[in-house]
Amino acid sequence: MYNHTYKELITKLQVSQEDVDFFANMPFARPYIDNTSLYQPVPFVSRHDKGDLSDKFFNKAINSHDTIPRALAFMQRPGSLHSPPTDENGIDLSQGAENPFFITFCQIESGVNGYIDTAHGGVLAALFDETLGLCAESYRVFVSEEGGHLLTASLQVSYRSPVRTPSAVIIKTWMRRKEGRKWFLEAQLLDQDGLLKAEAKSLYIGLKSAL
Ligand SMILES: CCCCCCCCCCCCCCCC(=O)SCCNC(=O)CCNC(=O)[C@H](O)C(C)(C)COP(=O)(O)OP(=O)(O)OC[C@H]1O[C@@H](n2cnc3c(N)ncnc32)[C@H](O)[C@@H]1OP(=O)(O)O
Repeated sequence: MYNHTYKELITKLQVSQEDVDFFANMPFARPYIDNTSLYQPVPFVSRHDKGDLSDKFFNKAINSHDTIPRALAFMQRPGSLHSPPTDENGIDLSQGAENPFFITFCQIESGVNGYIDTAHGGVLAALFDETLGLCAESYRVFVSEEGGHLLTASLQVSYRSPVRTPSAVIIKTWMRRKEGRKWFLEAQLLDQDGLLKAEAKSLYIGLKSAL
């Protein structure tokens, strides 16, 4: 049983200034850090220990100096998105790879290797799922203002090129469309040079009752 909501967490928890400073030194992250009119840093809520048994994979198992020591999240400021433009198929035209709604930066170390100097694909899938999930939750809470927690029903990952370790990556996520309780999202994972490493499509389903 939870004693908090996502909105309470994202409002109450702090963004780590150390994480901001760490990524601010990297040219590929700086545009998002500088662009305070469009993006705002937000707490990566699953990296925080809430004093219960939730989020242990992200706040403990892969939160160490040799796994994923640093992670930083950004959300598009939702002000102008309350009635996002859509096409005849319900595709949200305000978002995409060039203007993602939710972004995370992650520093990836060799403790998550599969092959030598290469991040395990399962860990990359987890990074996609978490960032996509946070994107969907943030959109639900701040843009569409609907109730109903979201669970991952499906996640399809296409691995385009190995992710070397250690390295820093960006995961860009955006809402594609919504059909009733079904939320369809997409994502890209790129390296510091902007090379596409993996892509994902996911389906989240809004629960009929609380978690
Ligand atoms: C509380 C406070 C929290 C605060 C803090 C928040 C932190 C915020 C962090 C967010 C970040 C999290 C990111 C990680 C999130 C996980 O990791 S969740 C864990 C992994 N996922 C699971 O365990 C889910 C397991 N599956 C299930 O529980 C159920 O199958 C589901 C997904 C809830 C769906 O069940 P259901 O509601 O009974 O859905 P159902 O009526 O069968 O189907 C509804 C529709 O969806 C379609 N559908 C269902 N399943 C599928 C599928 N697998 N594929 C395709 N279509 C499907 C159906 O065909 C149907 O379509 P329509 O006929 O309506 O067109």
